[in-house]
Amino acid sequence: MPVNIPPFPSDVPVADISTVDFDLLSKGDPEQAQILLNSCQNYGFFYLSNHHVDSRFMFNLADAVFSLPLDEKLKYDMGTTGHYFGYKRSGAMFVDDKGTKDHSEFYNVSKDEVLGIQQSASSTGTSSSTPLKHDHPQVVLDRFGELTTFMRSCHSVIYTITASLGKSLGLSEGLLESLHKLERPSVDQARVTCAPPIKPSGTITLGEHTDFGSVTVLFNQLGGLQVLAPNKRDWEYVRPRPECAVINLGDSLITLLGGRLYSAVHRVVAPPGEQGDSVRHSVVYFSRPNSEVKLRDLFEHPSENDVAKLEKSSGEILLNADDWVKQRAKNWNTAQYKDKNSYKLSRGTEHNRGY
Ligand SMILES: O=C(O)CCC(=O)C(=O)O
Ligand SMILES: [Fe+2]
Repeated sequence: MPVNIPPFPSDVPVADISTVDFDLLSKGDPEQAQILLNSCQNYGFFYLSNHHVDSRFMFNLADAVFSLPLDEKLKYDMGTTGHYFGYKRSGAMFVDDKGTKDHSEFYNVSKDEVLGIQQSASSTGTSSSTPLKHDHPQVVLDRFGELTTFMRSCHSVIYTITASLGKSLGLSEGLLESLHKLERPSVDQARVTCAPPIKPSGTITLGEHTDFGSVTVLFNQLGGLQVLAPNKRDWEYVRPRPECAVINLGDSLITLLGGRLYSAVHRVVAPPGEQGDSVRHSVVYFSRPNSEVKLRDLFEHPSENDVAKLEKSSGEILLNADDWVKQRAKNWNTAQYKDKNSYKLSRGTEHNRGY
């Protein structure tokens, strides 16, 4: 990461995204709750100030992981089957309907592994619950303590946001947060990403997508993230603001809320202007609903009982949160690319909105 970050240019289109103050929101401030709701009905993206998440060590972790030799990183490769932890090499995903490869490396670490959350017997196919254990390079293992703090602080951001949105939308008290419990299994993950300087500026390094999960907490130092405003096709940059996290909603939350809020299509391109000569790292925490949560409209089917009745009467088995992530991660993989239709399959809920 550059010590002196070159300026973000002033002559590129930027998204008009609101700022929510986390401290005030946690105290139940009605004005902040309203800004949050409006942003989530509009872009589905907003800046969060006073968030109390220390992301600096994660940028150091990114440096340490991505500077390992490629053959070392490939020992932790996530593969092509929808397993979404460990290393993703550059080019493992496609960015468009022609199958063009991406230019981003990821390293994903599981919340359940870092926090030692027991996995249910049904999810592991064993007879008793077990802790989750993946192999990692030493530079990751050395930082499990700091990752614990990072994950807990990101999760408290997610708790406050889901609590406030659930309340504003009139869901029963505590329902939305109760589906995102920190101490229950979920495929939440912390991610570091890396894209090399690549010319020309504007080259797509991570293809357009919506996030799979519920709430994403993102930290950026360099530009390159672009977003589509609802019903628009013109890409706008999300200007990095070092003091703020960038938060966006993902498809699982939108499904739970019956489409009342918005998960915007976004992508990453090589940073604009002078920033284009730097390696770009980003730091992300992805929250998902707890593993067994069925993805259904909570307003129509608020209880598990309702879900069981619905499944019985329609014969349709609803996807749970884990299966949805697996399906999205698998379909995005270059190994799955055959033709234009593969691109369609790799999309989330956004293609249902007429894009
Ligand atoms: O790197 C970024 O700014 C965003 C990355 C992203 O959208 C993702 O990993 O889902
Ligand atoms: Fe994303």
